[in-house]
Amino acid sequence: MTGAAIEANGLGMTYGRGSGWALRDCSFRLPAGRICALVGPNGAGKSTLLALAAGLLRPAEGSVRVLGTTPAGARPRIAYVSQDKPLYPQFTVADTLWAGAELNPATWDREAADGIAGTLPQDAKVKALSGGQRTRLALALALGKRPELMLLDEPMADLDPLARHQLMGVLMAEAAEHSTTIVMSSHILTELEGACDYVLLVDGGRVRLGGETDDIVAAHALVTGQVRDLAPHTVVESRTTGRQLTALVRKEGQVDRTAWDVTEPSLEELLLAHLRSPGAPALLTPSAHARDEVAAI
Ligand SMILES: Nc1ncnc2c1ncn2[C@@H]1O[C@H](COP(=O)(O)OP(=O)(O)OP(=O)(O)O)[C@@H](O)[C@H]1O
Repeated sequence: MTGAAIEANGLGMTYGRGSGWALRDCSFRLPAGRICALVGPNGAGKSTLLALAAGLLRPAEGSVRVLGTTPAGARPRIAYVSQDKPLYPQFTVADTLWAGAELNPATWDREAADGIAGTLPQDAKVKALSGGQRTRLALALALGKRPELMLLDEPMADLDPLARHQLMGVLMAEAAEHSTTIVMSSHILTELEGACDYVLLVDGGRVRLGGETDDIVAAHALVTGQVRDLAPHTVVESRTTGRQLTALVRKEGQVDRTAWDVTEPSLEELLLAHLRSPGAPALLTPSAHARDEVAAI
């Protein structure tokens, strides 16, 4: 079993009295070296989870370990890019990259940073950059640090499609070459397909799906046939048109192909079905179980 990039046990977080749980009873393990999609509806707790892993928030209950230590202890080995991408507005692009090099003298990789920020006007002040350009600069700082773990909160949200495609390619190459673990929250499900080999679906402050993308997809099937009982399979979502039933099921053994047309869902179809069906039971593959939980099974 490879080391864990993130391991959460009973993790809970609230922003203050009366504000409810932003994250609750959240347990999972993310093995190192994965490119993980962190998905879930607005307010699900994705940013909270990333900020807890980055050590910017303290858990109200439970614990989170990062790269085998506390989030604070792991900070030099983590790069975190928050949704609002805080940068010094008075700095120029060149100043910002210089500061990145000064703050990370042991690990700074200028080539990696320039690979992302090289196209930006170097003398332009941060406050004069567009949202997408600021994103590019924040990602250049994160990558230039050569972290072992990148925590990226909706990093591509304000990038144009071409820039998204290019930066996703750079991140994938980085992860492959340096075994960097990347956790990326996103609402653009189509973009995650093919890019991420691990998925965490958070909803209502809890992890509902966690594990290798291929295994999660393979555990499900899209079935179509005459209306009848689908037992022993678990129906995540179903739709009936006349006598025809279409359902996304979590398989319990093989689906009877003499009774049903069976196809494999896309990751997007699967995630959407789970998002529309908050009552569907959670699924974590063996590698996504927190160690305390494994010991408890
Ligand atoms: N600073 C804060 N103060 C009070 N409540 C907060 C704060 N930040 C987040 N919350 C609450 O915590 C919950 C989880 O929010 P969080 O930002 O983690 O969700 P998210 O999944 O990142 O959402 P989105 O997709 O909209 O970015 C929400 O109910 C939100 O209202």
